[in-house]
Amino acid sequence: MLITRTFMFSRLKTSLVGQYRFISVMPENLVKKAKKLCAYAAVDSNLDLSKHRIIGIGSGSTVVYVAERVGQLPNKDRLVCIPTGFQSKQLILANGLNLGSIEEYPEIDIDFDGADEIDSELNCIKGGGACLLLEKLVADCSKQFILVADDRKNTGILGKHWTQGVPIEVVPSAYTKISRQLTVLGGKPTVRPGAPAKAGPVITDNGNFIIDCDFGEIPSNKLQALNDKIVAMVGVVETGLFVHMAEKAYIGNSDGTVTIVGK
Ligand SMILES: O=C[C@H](O)[C@H](O)[C@H](O)COP(=O)(O)O
Repeated sequence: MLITRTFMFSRLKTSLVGQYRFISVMPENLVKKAKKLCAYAAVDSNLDLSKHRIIGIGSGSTVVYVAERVGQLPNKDRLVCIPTGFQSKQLILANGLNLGSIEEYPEIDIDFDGADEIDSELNCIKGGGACLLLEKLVADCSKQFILVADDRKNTGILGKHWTQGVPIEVVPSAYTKISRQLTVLGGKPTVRPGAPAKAGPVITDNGNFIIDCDFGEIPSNKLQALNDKIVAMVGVVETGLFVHMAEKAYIGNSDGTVTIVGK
């Protein structure tokens, strides 16, 4: 049973040890403000330096503010941050945080990451930025997995807002075979193009392709079976369906409040 609570988080702590700073919510950039608000609230409410040392830093435009907030902590030197890809690694370094690797630290205390869409059971689609493989690995290695997202993504059912399809990372030579299998499964697969930055497909941090497969709206109770069928296809590396992995989501609303959904 998930509990949903909404708070006015516009007065946020400047650090975990006290002091408050007003964060204004300007009408011209509500989405950006919502991302910052939920990311700061998630870090302030969940990161506990007395028990958390190894933390996962996800990918995307919302996690930028997670890394920024963690970088403001006075005791940030105690932390080791595990990245979920190239952009994440750059965020960790740019905010003066200690960089570790999943190979060195396969047990992570807490992981913060963005999402492309979140359903009513905290399942989510990830991989809009093609980082889903390491994101799922880091989340799987974490004791706590916390989502941060603006309210456009909190729709209750996957495939409603995120209509480009479920991102699926595949070995390049398998994309034709897998596309055919996905069609048989009822999906509409498209190999993600790299245009305009690159001719041909997007290449992930792991040297693979991404197939975005539109299955329409996917009810929560169908997700696990769908994920299992896709993962069973030879050549599939991982899917962007994160089923029953997150324990909480911090949703930044355009009115300056943050909704917390959690178990
Ligand atoms: O591959 C990218 C990740 O899954 C991102 O966390 C996801 O796309 C959300 O990104 P953003 O916060 O930019 O919407």
